[in-house]
Amino acid sequence: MTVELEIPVIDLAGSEGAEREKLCKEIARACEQWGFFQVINHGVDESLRKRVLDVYTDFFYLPPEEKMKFVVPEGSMEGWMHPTLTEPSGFLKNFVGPHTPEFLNNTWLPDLPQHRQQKPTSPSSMQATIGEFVMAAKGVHEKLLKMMAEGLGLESDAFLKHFQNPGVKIRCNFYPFEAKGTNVGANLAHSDASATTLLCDTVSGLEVMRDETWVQVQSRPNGFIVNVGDQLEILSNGRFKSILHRGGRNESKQRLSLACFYFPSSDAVMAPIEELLLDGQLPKYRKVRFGDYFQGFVAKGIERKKQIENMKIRD
Ligand SMILES: O=C(O)CCC(=O)C(=O)O
Ligand SMILES: [Fe+2]
Repeated sequence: MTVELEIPVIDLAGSEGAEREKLCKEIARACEQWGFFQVINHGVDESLRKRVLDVYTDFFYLPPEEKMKFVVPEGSMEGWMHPTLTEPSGFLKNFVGPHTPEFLNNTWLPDLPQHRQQKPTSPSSMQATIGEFVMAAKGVHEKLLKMMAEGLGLESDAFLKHFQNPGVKIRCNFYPFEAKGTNVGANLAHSDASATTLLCDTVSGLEVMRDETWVQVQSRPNGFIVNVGDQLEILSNGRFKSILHRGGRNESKQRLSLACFYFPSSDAVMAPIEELLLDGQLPKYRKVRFGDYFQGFVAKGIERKKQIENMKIRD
């Protein structure tokens, strides 16, 4: 059964003024109760958002042979993936099945030489536009991480100090509209390996799990849907929840959803932060180097919560 309930909507317009404390508490409560919320007035220019969605749309409209130049190599998650045209090998079967959307996944920060070949060069403004968006979105992720800590009564940098040299990835999911098709696209239910994720949704199609029920998210125009990823569940010792969610096509329109993930660096060690263990609470998750976590996440496939469940040492 799927129900329509609204995930909390938080207006960041007053976040640098007198309302900040109240907003921080609302954000922390949303992270504890839902693992999801939406932000409006987040400061990212509407025109930049439109430009970035436009370059991705243009990319997906390129002929397959053009997109094939940026195809995901075996053993990697970087690049273009299509459920049938890119003929997934054994490794990639974890990620792509007959109902998976076509998607483009790239790491934009850090900019490593081994990832450059999968970064699209067409349309020609693509990389510059995405670069601009990545810096703006990074600012929103970092602002929210500060507000989340303040909302728990902690120092502003209690979470953020664990993100020296953070990473930013974008996965853009394209669900074409085909009037006759059923199952043109659906993402498997999964939790994100990130610390936080910002989702730009063009038309609704995301569902989140709440009390064993799928809840449809009505995306706000120009808003970002924000969710807690596995790294923040670990850092917060389970107070913030990295929730199962799945995306699907829209019944009547083409849908493009752009997920922007904020990550620790590969060498960062993730573990429940000391500030949340001061009152004698025991850590619920083992320490893990993020690079190792991510490797396990990729190997297991983005299905359900397999990787974070492996890190759990007690409830
Ligand atoms: O919006 C969607 O279709 C799902 C996006 C998502 O959860 C992801 O890319 O991680
Ligand atoms: Fe996701």
